[in-house]
Amino acid sequence: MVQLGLVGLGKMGFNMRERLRAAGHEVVGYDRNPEVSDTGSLAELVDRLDSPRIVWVMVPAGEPTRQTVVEFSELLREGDLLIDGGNSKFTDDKINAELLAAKGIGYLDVGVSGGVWGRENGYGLMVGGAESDVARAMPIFDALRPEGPREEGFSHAGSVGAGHYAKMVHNGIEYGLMQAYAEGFELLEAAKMVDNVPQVIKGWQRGTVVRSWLLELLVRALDEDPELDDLEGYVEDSGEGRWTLEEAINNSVPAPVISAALFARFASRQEDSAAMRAVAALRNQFGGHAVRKVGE
Ligand SMILES: O=C(O)[C@H](O)[C@@H](O)[C@H](O)[C@H](O)COP(=O)(O)O
Repeated sequence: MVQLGLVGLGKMGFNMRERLRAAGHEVVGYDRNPEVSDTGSLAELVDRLDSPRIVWVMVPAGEPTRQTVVEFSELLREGDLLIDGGNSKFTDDKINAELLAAKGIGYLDVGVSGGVWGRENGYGLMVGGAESDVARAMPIFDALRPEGPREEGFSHAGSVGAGHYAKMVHNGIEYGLMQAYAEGFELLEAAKMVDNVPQVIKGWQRGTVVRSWLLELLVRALDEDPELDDLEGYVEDSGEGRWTLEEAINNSVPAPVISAALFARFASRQEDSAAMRAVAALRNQFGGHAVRKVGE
């Protein structure tokens, strides 16, 4: 049994606390929302943990995570270990690790995949940091990861930053896979060559080359709403796809699929596009091709 402080009890952290507790570990949670929090503050959380402590930060990436790490750098003591399990950019990890190392506090960065299903199915984990810190946190990783061989749901990817780097690439792949399924869905819908689009997609789940968990989730979504017409085609992104492409450029790696998937999300947010107005204007200028005027 291991004792863990867990900060951030949102969709991910809350479920992780449940899974860890179900595995017999002691979890002291902190969240700004007092309804789900076990403690009133980060300081109280630190007080409630036995030394040397392990704290897991599961708050939104960027400023909220950076702030939490800075606060912990004042509250934790030499020999403690901080784990960032959020979707932080890998470049933040070096900054966090150095701040904490100056006080003798260890640091691990962990990419956590599995979303709201992780509580039941386990979370895929990608870890960056020192071997000794990884070994220390292994009972936590073992409780969080899916059942089965460890190496199939867990990797110690390398030194600090490698865990979040692996998660970033994982998410870039996620963008591309989702976009490919989505384009196939649209073509099936538009062409009207198959009688029942959701049934055809459901029938891909076993035996086919494109079967996958994302496909199962698409089937689930189509069971709920066969034409997906309860939704607007508006898609946010939280950064991982952009960072993947930045890295593709830095390493001169062609990544046409992931770029197209990211740009498709940008296009989804436009009601009208200046670029397409310019294309229409140019066709009209050079070829006299018909344009549609606003209001006509
Ligand atoms: O592996 C996962 O469980 C998901 O990738 C998860 O981490 C999250 O849903 C994405 O970060 C969403 O990313 P976007 O907002 O960029 O689509």
